[in-house]
Amino acid sequence: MNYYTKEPQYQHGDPPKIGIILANLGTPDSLSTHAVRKYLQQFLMDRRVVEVPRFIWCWILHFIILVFRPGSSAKKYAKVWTKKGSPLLVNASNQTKALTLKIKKSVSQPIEVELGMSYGNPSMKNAVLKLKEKNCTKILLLPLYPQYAASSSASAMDALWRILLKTRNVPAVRTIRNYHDHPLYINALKLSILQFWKKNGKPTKLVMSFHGIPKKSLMQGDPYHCECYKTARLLAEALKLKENEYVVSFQSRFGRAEWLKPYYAEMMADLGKKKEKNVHVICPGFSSDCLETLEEINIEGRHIFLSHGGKSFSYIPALNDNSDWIDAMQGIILENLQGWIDKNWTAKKESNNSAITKKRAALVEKKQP
Ligand SMILES: C=CC1=C(C)c2cc3[nH]c(cc4nc(cc5[nH]c(cc1n2)c(C)c5CCC(=O)O)C(CCC(=O)O)=C4C)c(C)c3C=C
Ligand SMILES: [Fe+2]
Ligand SMILES: [Fe+2]
Repeated sequence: MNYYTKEPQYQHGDPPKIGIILANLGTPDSLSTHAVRKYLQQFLMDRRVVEVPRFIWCWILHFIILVFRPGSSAKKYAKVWTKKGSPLLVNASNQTKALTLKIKKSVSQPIEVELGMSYGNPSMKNAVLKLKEKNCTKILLLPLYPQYAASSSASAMDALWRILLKTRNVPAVRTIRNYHDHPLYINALKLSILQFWKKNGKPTKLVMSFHGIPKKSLMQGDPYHCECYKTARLLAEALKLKENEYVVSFQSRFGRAEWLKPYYAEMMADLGKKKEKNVHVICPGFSSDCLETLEEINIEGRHIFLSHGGKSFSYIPALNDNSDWIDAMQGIILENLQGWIDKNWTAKKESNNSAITKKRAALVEKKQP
């Protein structure tokens, strides 16, 4: 038995390529309680996500959480599920396609883009294998989380390292840690908000809501909280908002421990009670719309706000495959590819490359059982 994953045989003269992995969290394969349980089990067993000692956590997870949560989460997923599947997967796949096209148009050297999820499908392993089959010897990981958190960005990095631990011919690897204050990212958010305001008018209050993490993680050195506030400040500055025109909140508290505050649900109740006229909510930490933005923010949050006396509520969609965001992603990627892009790449080299790639693909097909 081979400990290492089977991979294409090394070929002399194979022109190497660069591979980009867009990393996201992952989502259930279907709406069934079974699929949601499988996804939650993989997700919540990750030590980056839940740091409770294993012997206690295994018990709580299997005998309490995985008994009750899959059913209630499946009902929430059902409210936002699309014909093509989970919104997170649909949006992240569209981003991958749009970025592939964009890079093909503007960079002559072949660069391959794959989507890799930390949990569920398409998996990080699938992304790495696909890139290796295309002879990518250099891989850049772009976690689709602008603000670094151990439970999101580092878990995506772990997922990649885990695959590489079982790889014989390990590629060169670079990872993008964060881009919470990158001018291209802030600008893409600004343009998307301005476009929304052009159609819907400017609100009396802009709520910028980020996914929460336990407060303990902040106290133990996680920079996520500060990066969220920096994004919010830069975005407010770019939009020329006064201090009383925007607020920051954190959502998706999980478990009983204290998480980052102010909590989104409490904030919406408060704004409702204060009869805030026109609230717009944006989630700058989510590159793709998903359960958390479409259900918790747009459905639950809207209900809390309106039922407490608020007047008008709108949700500003995530950047998804918005062309300004795809341009920004490409800009961030190219900055991180410095030294890897071959300036002397020619069309001849490219056609030679595609011939060898076809030969290699045929070889791999023959060899793999
Ligand atoms: C923005 C990045 C994210 C961080 C940081 C994060 C931390 C974190 N999340 C949980 C628990 C859950 N999160 C769930 C869904 C979910 N989380 C993120 C992103 C971050 N999470 C996304 C994009 C999604 C949506 C997935 C989708 O399918 O659309 C869920 C599952 C849904 C549910 O049952 O409520 C859980 C559970 C913890 C504990 C945590 C940090 C410690
Ligand atoms: Fe989460
Ligand atoms: Fe902070």
